[in-house]
Amino acid sequence: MTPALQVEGLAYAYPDGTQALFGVDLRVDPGERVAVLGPNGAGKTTLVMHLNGVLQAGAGSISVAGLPVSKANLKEIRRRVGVVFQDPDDQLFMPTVGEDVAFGPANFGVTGAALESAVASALNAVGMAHLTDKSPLHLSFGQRRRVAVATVLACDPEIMVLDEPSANLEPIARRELAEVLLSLDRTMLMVTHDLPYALQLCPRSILIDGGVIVADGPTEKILADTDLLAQHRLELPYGFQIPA
Ligand SMILES: Nc1ncnc2c1ncn2[C@@H]1O[C@H](COP(=O)(O)OP(=O)(O)OP(=O)(O)O)[C@@H](O)[C@H]1O
Repeated sequence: MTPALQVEGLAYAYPDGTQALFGVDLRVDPGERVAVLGPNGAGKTTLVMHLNGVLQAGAGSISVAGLPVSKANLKEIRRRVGVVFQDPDDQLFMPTVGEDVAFGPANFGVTGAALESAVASALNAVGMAHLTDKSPLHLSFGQRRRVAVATVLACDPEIMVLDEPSANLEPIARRELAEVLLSLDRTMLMVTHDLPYALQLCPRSILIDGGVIVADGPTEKILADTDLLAQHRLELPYGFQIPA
């Protein structure tokens, strides 16, 4: 089976010389949901910024559904890898929700009835179809985050990358977004500091620290390893127990 994502020997230093990744190997199969865990400054964002070509690998290679991430393939890679940014306001800039969700697929050449149907099904998937004609400026933060998810879904990407999807959500909005994400049949990479969210949504986790993957396995196993968590400055919320 062609992996949804294959990263081999990825190393990267920022222009100021900060070496952020030191040889990352990662294979993600189609349909897997993988949490990307790690303390502040571990290299999580640097890794995911390589997946849609925002950063270009210093060494090593990345391919998405068999297509190498390279300058020549950038447009197709950006269709294949949809990133939901932490701040929905980085993603929403059109007068209405419907136009925001249409923007991506229209940019990739989808028109007419196919475009309408892509917009409607993405907004339905996140439970926001009733707000199609509303301005994103008039939505709550949680609603804007859902619309941001829809803007990515409408492009039908091979992989969805979510950066801190549960950040700044009230408990109910956090749970509702989890239900939305669980209902999507999609390869997902989720960067998060919310360890219970990782457990709920992602059967597999990778733990990054110091620019390398220090653990890769079932999320429940990683989160049950209190020594491993402590070594890498991760901590479950007070009183949280891994369900048996
Ligand atoms: N633009 C930049 N220029 C120089 N160094 C950078 C830049 N962005 C990040 N870094 C450095 O690269 C390393 C990895 O940072 P990165 O943002 O990938 O970590 P992270 O795991 O996403 O952290 P956080 O959980 O705090 O978001 C850190 O040492 C950071 O200081």
